[in-house]
Amino acid sequence: MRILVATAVPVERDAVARALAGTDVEAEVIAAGVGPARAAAATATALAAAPYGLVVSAGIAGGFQPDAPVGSLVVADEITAADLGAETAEGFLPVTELGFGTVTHRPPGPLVRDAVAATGARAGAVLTVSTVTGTATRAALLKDRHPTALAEAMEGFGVAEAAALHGVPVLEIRAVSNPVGPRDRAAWRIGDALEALTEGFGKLAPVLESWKTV
Ligand SMILES: O=C(O)c1cccc(C(=O)CC[C@H]2O[C@@H](n3cnc4c(=O)[nH]cnc43)[C@H](O)[C@@H]2O)c1
Repeated sequence: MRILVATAVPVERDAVARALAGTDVEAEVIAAGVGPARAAAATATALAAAPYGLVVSAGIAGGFQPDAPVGSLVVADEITAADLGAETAEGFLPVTELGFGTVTHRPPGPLVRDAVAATGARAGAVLTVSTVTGTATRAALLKDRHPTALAEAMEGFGVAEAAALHGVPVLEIRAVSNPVGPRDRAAWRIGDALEALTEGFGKLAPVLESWKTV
């Protein structure tokens, strides 16, 4: 069964495609766009056009320190929308506590375990945010709310929502380009993260090849 890999931007798409070229993985790799809404729309459009047995959200991410250093790989055991809810005087309430919606999707456990074993990635929650974290205060608040969080990015939850609507399992794999914390755009190591993404997908290829549950 074919695999859909949804990245945000063309350089991420190319980093994944480079790794999968020459393997037996049947994959469509798309640059779906930045942010959860665009990622969901593009992923749903692709899933409506052709059958897929797995959707993978992939790209670069911010890593929570010290557990996810720059250049490391993270596989999501949970894909959580970190800012989908309401601010109240008592603090943030996720939409689920308001009585509707979903804030978390869980990739298949065996697939996460195999991906970790193959790539050496760490497994943990990957948060989806609409605003890149830019202060130590916000980073600490997110970590406090989501103690297992290893990374934040901007698309995983959108990709996972689209996959869930189509009844397709989802995986998220991220290469860390920057620490989550005080904004220092000049310190982002995007090239190193893209190389880690290519290397990671190279190691992941046998796992994807053997993903034949659908
Ligand atoms: O520098 C900025 O102001 C800025 C604002 C919005 C987006 C960006 C990106 O370059 C994000 C591109 C892409 O990378 C993922 N990403 C990487 N690091 C982080 C992070 O620390 N927090 C959230 N997302 C991150 C994200 O998935 C975007 O698709 C720059």
